[in-house]
Amino acid sequence: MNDMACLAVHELECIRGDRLLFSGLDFELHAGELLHVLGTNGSGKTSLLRILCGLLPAENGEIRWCGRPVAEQRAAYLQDLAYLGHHPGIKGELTPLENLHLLRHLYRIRPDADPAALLTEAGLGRHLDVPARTLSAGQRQRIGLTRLRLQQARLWILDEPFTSLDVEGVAWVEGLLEAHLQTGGLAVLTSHQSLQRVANVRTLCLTSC
Ligand SMILES: Nc1ncnc2c1ncn2[C@@H]1O[C@H](COP(=O)(O)OP(=O)(O)OP(=O)(O)O)[C@@H](O)[C@H]1O
Repeated sequence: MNDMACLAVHELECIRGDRLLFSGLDFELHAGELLHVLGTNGSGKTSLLRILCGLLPAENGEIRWCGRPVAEQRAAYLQDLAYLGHHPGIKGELTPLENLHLLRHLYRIRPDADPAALLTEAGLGRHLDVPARTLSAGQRQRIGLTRLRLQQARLWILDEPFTSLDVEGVAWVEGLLEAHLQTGGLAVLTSHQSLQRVANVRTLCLTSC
């Protein structure tokens, strides 16, 4: 990996309704690094993540990916990105396995990935063939997180990924993050809890933390 910042944000500004959430926001993230976005409720963490994903326009500022403005290479950037929002992004009528198979038509998928094996590692081995809507919130979250392992995306953008997870689930996600960073991946996430088992964590506070 060279030293060039993979993700660079410059002078970013976000206004929602009549509120200025942040302005002049700058940060850089390199391969193998995680940015933990902190701040009080309503400080703009989700808004920042949605701007990074192109789901919300910024008022001002620039986002660069691998040295070039995202605006000039949006399709390539989106192929490199996996987003997990407040909802796990799965279809309740489909089984966990069907949900993952559906992704093959939407994203660039790791050719060697075995969806059934990944879901089993996520603790869902006994639930592969039931509609996802019949599973608990934590189990549905585990399906959404397993999506990250299937997608071939260097940049993970995760909004509260530990939501609904039990203690073992939190450790599992921290392991996924660590493995992702160790292979040169990057992550930007929000969470109100600290990351115990992940190295290379940088923090960004949107309020005085
Ligand atoms: N669609 C919208 N229109 C107007 N204002 C909005 C909209 N969505 C969010 N906001 C406002 O933007 C502010 C920041 O919201 P955001 O969801 O980014 O905060 P957050 O830091 O992620 O909060 P939390 O920790 O509670 O999840 C809030 O005050 C919210 O009311």
